[in-house]
Amino acid sequence: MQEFIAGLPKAELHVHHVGSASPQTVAALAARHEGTSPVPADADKLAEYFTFTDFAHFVQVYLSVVDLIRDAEDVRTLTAGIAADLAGQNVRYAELTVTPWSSVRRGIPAEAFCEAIEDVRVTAARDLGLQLRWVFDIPGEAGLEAAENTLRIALDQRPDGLISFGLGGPEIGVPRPQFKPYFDAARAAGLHSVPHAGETSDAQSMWDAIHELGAERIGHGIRAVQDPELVAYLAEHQIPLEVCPTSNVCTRAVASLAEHPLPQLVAAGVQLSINTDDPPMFSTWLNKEYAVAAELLGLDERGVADLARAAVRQSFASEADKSALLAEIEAYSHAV
Ligand SMILES: O=c1[nH]cnc2c1ncn2[C@@H]1O[C@H](CO)[C@@H](O)[C@H]1O
Repeated sequence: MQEFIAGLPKAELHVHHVGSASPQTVAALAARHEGTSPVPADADKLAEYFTFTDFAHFVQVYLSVVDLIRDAEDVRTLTAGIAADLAGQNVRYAELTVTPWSSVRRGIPAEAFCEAIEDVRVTAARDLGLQLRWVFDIPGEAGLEAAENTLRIALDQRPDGLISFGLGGPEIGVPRPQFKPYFDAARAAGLHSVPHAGETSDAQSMWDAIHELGAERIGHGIRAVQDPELVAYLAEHQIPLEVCPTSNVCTRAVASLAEHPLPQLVAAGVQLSINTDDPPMFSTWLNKEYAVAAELLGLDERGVADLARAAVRQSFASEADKSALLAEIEAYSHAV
């Protein structure tokens, strides 16, 4: 099964930019900025640093790594490393959640930031056979100022790879409805709406994401299981969830993999994709998440290939790219 998963062409729909920095990249950046950061400059010490006591602690650690990205060259190095890692998992298409405001606020000009990620997008397509697309997300803990600036960067820069508008960070104490005007403007400009909701907060946060923010897919959304009406709504209206099983255990959003609601969601007919979220921070990678999902759902190879197909269908890739990737999955499934 592991071999089958490794060779399977895949799409990833929920993976964060800075959260995908490899331990080597993080350690190198920490060494470069030694004395100004709490992040260990030794890759071997990062596993301990990336052990989270709760979601708030996770966000705090995440932001300490964000703080290490200080110029456009850092952005380029980070993004190129991520592209190589994704390609190494046989990912052919990824929607990467990027938080430009965190870096622009830190002093990187928006234009240089966008140029750096776009350069990597172009070379990844050419050299790695990997299509990258961007989700620009609001770091929710930074409030409306962050929303305003994320929207401004998205609309002013409008990099070619930008397809969606998101909302990340903590949910508790960060009600979704306040972000409605920014999502309205982003959607009016043609961006898709993909907020996080129902990761650490309750089903109401997901209703808000749907009704107020026009969510077309929801980041995480696992708390839907608390509300049968919501589960039925997601299934009926085909609003897919971007599920990240290991992440939920590492941030303590769920107590253990055994208690993960993935099987209940699938049984209820909710569409979903399997993703990593922040792979090195959770000691995971996409092939491992597929194996975790196969185990939780009792899937055979055909079932795993269906998971890969679902991610492609739920993506915002062009119809031509979707067809091409679906055909690749089909050919691979028949060949093995
Ligand atoms: O699992 C997650 N949930 C919410 N936000 C996350 C997650 N992983 C990474 N981020 C990132 O946390 C930062 C602070 O708001 C944002 O940059 C968001 O993209």
